[in-house]
Amino acid sequence: MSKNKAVETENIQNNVVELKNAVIRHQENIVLKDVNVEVAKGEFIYLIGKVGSGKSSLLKALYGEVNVTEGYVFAVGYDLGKIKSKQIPFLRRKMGIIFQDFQLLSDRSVYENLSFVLKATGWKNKKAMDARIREVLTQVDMVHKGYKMPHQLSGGEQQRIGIARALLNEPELILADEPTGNLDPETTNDLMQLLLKISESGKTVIMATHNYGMVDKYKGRILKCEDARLKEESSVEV
Ligand SMILES: Nc1ncnc2c1ncn2[C@@H]1O[C@H](COP(=O)(O)OP(=O)(O)OP(=O)(O)O)[C@@H](O)[C@H]1O
Repeated sequence: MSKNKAVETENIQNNVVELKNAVIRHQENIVLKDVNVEVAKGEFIYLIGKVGSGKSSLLKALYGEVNVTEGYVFAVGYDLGKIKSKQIPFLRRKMGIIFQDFQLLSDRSVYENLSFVLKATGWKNKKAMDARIREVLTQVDMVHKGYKMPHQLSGGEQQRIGIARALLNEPELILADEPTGNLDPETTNDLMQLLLKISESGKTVIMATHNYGMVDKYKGRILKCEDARLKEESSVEV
């Protein structure tokens, strides 16, 4: 048993994410309360809601950026209410995080952006790293662009690299915060197809978005942040 196993916890229903009576807050300000939700392996979830309704805060609670002080918040084997800061890197190795503004390192190539993450997460064998980088670049259809610098790529291509980076360590869960927020409709469509394909391969995807047209077009489960609560919705008004 690895040293980190000790802080991991079982989920009886085998959920990838589970919140029970959870409260998400910034200091004394409550953003979401009475949050009760279970997310099973392979689900594709849209997280919707107005500006400032708590979508990013909920995602941040799941990746250990916002502390959980009340209720139960579980993700990829970790109880976020009990996790210690030194265990956060291990939590994040089991999830891939995709940001609206891509967050690629601008001073190095696509390949180096990816090898940087592999090295930081304990990979040492150069051949294995090369092979893994080739695999994820193939998955996002960017295998010939490894030598490019981020500024030499379009926004959509940069986000493909953001997705490739998220896939590097075979995460169980992908958290995407407005991943298409900076992209045109056609590129948004292409990236949605890619995220859906990733979800169909068995990964769980939780995506915060304002793009209700997309939510309507590509079916998924819809969770809405509204009035400080997380509600299940059957459809969106476009
Ligand atoms: N670091 C922080 N410190 C204090 N308050 C914060 C912090 N981050 C967000 N908030 C507040 O928490 C609330 C929820 O913000 P959050 O960013 O989660 O909303 P959101 O639904 O993701 O919004 P958007 O659609 O604009 O991304 C807002 O009132 C915001 O001002």
